[in-house]
Amino acid sequence: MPRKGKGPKGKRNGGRDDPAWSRTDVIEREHMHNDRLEKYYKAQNILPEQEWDQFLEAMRDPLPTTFRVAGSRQAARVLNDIIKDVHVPHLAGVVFEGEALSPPQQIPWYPDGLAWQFNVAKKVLRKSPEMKKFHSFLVFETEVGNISRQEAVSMLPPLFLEVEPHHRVMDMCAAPGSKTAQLLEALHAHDTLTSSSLPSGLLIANDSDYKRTHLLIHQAARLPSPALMVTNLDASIFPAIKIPSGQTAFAAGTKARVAAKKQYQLLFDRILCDVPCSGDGTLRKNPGIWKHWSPMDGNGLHSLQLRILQRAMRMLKKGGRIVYSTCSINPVENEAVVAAALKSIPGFELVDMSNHLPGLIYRPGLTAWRPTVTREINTEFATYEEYVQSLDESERAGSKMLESHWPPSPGEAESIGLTRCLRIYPHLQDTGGFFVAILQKKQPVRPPAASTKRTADAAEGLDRADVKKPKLDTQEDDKEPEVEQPDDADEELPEEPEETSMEVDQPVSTNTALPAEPKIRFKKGKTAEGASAHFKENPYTFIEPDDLIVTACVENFDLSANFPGGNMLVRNPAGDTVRSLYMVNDIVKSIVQHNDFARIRLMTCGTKVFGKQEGAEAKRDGVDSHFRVLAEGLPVVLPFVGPRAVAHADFAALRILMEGYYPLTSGFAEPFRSMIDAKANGSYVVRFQPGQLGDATLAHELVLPIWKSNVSVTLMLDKRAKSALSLRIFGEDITSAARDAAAKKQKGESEATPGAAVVDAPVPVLEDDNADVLDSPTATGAAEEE
Ligand SMILES: C[S@@+](CC[C@H](N)C(=O)[O-])C[C@H]1O[C@@H](n2cnc3c(N)ncnc32)[C@H](O)[C@@H]1O
Repeated sequence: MPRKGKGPKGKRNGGRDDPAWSRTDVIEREHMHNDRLEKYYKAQNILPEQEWDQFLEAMRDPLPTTFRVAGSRQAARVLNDIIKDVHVPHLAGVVFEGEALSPPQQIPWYPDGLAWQFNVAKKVLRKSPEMKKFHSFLVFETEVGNISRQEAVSMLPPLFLEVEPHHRVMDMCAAPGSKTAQLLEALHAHDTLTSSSLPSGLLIANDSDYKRTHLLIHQAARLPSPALMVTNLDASIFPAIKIPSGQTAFAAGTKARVAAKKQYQLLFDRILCDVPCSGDGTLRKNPGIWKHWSPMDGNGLHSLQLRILQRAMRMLKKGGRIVYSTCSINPVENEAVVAAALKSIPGFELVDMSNHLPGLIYRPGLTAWRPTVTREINTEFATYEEYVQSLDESERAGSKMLESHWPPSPGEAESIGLTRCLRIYPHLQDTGGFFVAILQKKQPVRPPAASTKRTADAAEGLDRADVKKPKLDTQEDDKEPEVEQPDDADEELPEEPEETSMEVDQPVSTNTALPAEPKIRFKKGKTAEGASAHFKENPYTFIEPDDLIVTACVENFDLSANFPGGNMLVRNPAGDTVRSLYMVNDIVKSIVQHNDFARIRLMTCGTKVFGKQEGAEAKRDGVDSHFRVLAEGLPVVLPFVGPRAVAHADFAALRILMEGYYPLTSGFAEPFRSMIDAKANGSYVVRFQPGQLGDATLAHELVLPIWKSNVSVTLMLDKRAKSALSLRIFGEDITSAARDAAAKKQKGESEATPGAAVVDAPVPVLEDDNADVLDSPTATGAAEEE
């Protein structure tokens, strides 16, 4: 990130005492200048001369608000139709203070029209009654995860990855997680409106910043998935993940003894490297960068960016794809990284996806650039050699510039195909600046069988797969894993040595003659054990399918025989009461079982499906296994829930449940009333049928969890989810919580109504594993009625 407070006190840059700079996020347009930035980018020839002013002016304009309709395809389309058919027509023709406002418009290149842009000032959003209503809709749908407020360009990388539900996917630098959410949605593309699919694939979302992984967990909780794992590691030294051969997809013809090996390294089909960068493409959103921008930020980040990309390349399957992206327009952070990575690891190519998103306007990657060797912009050295020759011996030793900061030769740049990278500039489509490169690991080209050395070896029983990998000098004898030499026939590479760490400060060579493997050695105090010693998260324990808790859930929810009871885990220290049950898919289960969770710094995995009902109600019944199905986990378990645990209701019943905390069963119409009265106390699932109630329409079946008590029923949704649902269906917030808040406000109390929130208000982070804020004054549900 740009350093603070170091800008020169020139006229155009403003001095430190200049009040315009006293807050980095509030800057007058006339102060949006930075001589170094302009000089540096002019020297890079990033744009034709005639576009330069347009580019700079666009960088000074505020960024339009953009959002994406999130969720699996089916659910997203339904919500998108509401925006298109209800909100947009309602907003068309709205005039505020004499000016006509434009309704939101679909972003032309986003598939299925699911992304929107609108240019309305915050003041207007808050004061125009029509906009206010739309704004409330956006706020609540954002809070429950149906809408993602995201910069348009930030939506690009996952689109180029083309994730499918069976893919094994890695998001190397994932926090706060807007792209992780897109990747999860792609894994869950087969979800229906009411139930989640159980994808066979996997998404590991990683970030090295512990606090930011909590943002990630919160973001991902909006699309609960049994296929998700969140880790907290330095992506540049991400360890090999072990999986048993049972989870390995072997190509036809793989030797039986190769397939019989116990463990393999998990390789990925898709990897996103959305690396840390200087962020100068976000100037429109973060105008403070105008003051602090320095080319040395990009120079300094280059090495880490390269190491992260190289690590990703080593974890990719043949035929797999990596998207490398930054929100910077600096070639040193972009093309230079891509070129150095491709030169250092053979077998990869840049993919031409220029026609992938019709309507997207971009510019091709650069093939030449001039890194600056000083902060004040000295781009006089055309090559690294020239630069090195200009230094005396002591300067050479102290220089942080690397050969890979400079461009490859024109011939190399052409053979690498650097122009296949995509550069997005603010003036092209009113967005932020961005860079994307799509790399693919080539499928092996097999020479004719008779002529290969491999076949000859195989005939002698010397298949390459049987040759032991040479030991690395850091490897201890007793730690030697069963290693297999990479073999074209295997999809999974053998495991890499575990206790290793790359030399972080070592300049990365771009010499293609060097072996592909980076120099690996222990770093003092930086072993996997060292990293895991400070890892204080709870362990993961799978419970047996015949455990009393599971069998009670199977009984209470009438779960079908194919319910994956063996995929349930708890996160409690031994002996503690079980509060929540998580569900994972098979590949996540395998990973958890075959890897030390502290070594891979596993923050969370899977999704919570059942939670203990701890109220007096459960205690009075004397049942220790009173687990309720959680709203967030319901879509995942719904396909297994049997008829005994399901009630059917109409739209009117939904209204009653939304309006009251604990509506009495006697207040419902038949047949729901008798049906629910006849049920024992406990957790159930209600299927609400589509219908019409006054002006409100329930267009699709809705499935929600309830808790049934002696004389009342509670809708088990947290209050934000309830409000979002209410606004979506009834066009207003009819919930008890909203009424209470309004009443309090009227009494002059300070509590704000939810409708007064702003779209970009910080979303609270739910860090508590057991947090489940129900829409009730006590959060223990119906127990309070008596
Ligand atoms: C550009 S942001 C990622 C944004 C994210 N992909 C999204 O769409 O929300 C870069 C992230 O990289 C993380 N990071 C920095 N160094 C890292 C490293 N060595 N390994 C993994 N993550 C790193 C930062 O904490 C930051 O969250």
